[in-house]
Amino acid sequence: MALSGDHNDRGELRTHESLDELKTDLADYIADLSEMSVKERGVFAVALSGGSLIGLMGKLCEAPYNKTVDWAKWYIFWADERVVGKSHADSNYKLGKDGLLSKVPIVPSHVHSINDLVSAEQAADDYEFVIRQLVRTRVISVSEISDCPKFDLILLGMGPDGHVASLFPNHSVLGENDEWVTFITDSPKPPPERITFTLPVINSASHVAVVATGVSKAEALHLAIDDVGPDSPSLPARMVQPTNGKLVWFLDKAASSKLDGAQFSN
Ligand SMILES: O=C(O)[C@H](O)[C@@H](O)[C@H](O)[C@H](O)COP(=O)(O)O
Repeated sequence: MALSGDHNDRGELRTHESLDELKTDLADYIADLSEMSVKERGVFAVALSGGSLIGLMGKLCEAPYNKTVDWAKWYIFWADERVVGKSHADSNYKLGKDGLLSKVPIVPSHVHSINDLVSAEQAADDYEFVIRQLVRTRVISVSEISDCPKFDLILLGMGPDGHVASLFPNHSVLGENDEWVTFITDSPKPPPERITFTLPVINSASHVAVVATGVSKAEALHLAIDDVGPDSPSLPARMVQPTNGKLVWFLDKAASSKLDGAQFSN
C-alpha cells in the first residue's frame, strides 16, 4: 500500500512499497490529470523528461489506460533534451518514442521535440518559439501571474545530485528568469549539450510530478524536501516550487529512506 501525505510546503509525498505499485499510481495520476484537463481545456499539454521516468510510466501503454485515455488530445513536450540526433541512443525523444509514444495513439503532429540539426543555443530558441506559438493558440495555457506557459503536467526525474530537467546544482542556469527554454554546453552528466525548461516555466505548471526511485536518491530527496535550514538553497529539486500548481513526489521506500520521519523502515 502506498503512503501518501502532505509534507510541509514541499508538496504531496507518495511513497510506494514496490515499483509495480508506483507504476500503477503514476499511471492513475497521469490518466486522471489528462481527463481533468481534456474536460476543462479540450487538450492535455504534458512535458516529459528522460531517465527511468519513461519506463515507470509504462503502464499507460497497457489496459485499461491504452483504451481509456484520450490520447488524441495529448500534446507532448520535453522538459529537457540532450542535443543529439533524434535516433541517437542519448536522445530523450527516442527514449520517449520507443518506450511510450509509439505504443499509444498519439497524433504525430502533437509531439514537439527539439530541432536536432542546429546548435544547442538555436535549438533552445527554436523550442521556445514553438511553445510561444502554442501558448498563443492556447494549446498550452498561460500563467495568471507571469507570462510563462502553464503546462498541465511537467514530469521530472531527479538525479542523485538533486538535478531536475537539465538544471544542475550550482549552475548559472538556475538563475535564468527571462527565457522559457535555455541551453547548457557543460552538463556535468554527459552528453554536455542540452536544452532545458527554466525554473520559472517548471514553477508555472498546473501540476509537477517528481519521480525518484532507489537509494542513490535518498540524500538528495532529504535535502530537497525536509526542513534542512540553509544547507541546500541551490539544490535544483528544492527549487521546484510551483507557484499556483500542485507538486507531487512519487517515491519508493529506498528513495524515501532518509526523509525525516521516514514512513517505512528498511
Ligand atoms: O538527461 C539526463 O541526463 C537524464 O534524463 C536525467 O536528467 C534523469 O532524468 C535523472 O538523472 C534521473 O534519472 P533516473 O530516473 O534514470 O535515475
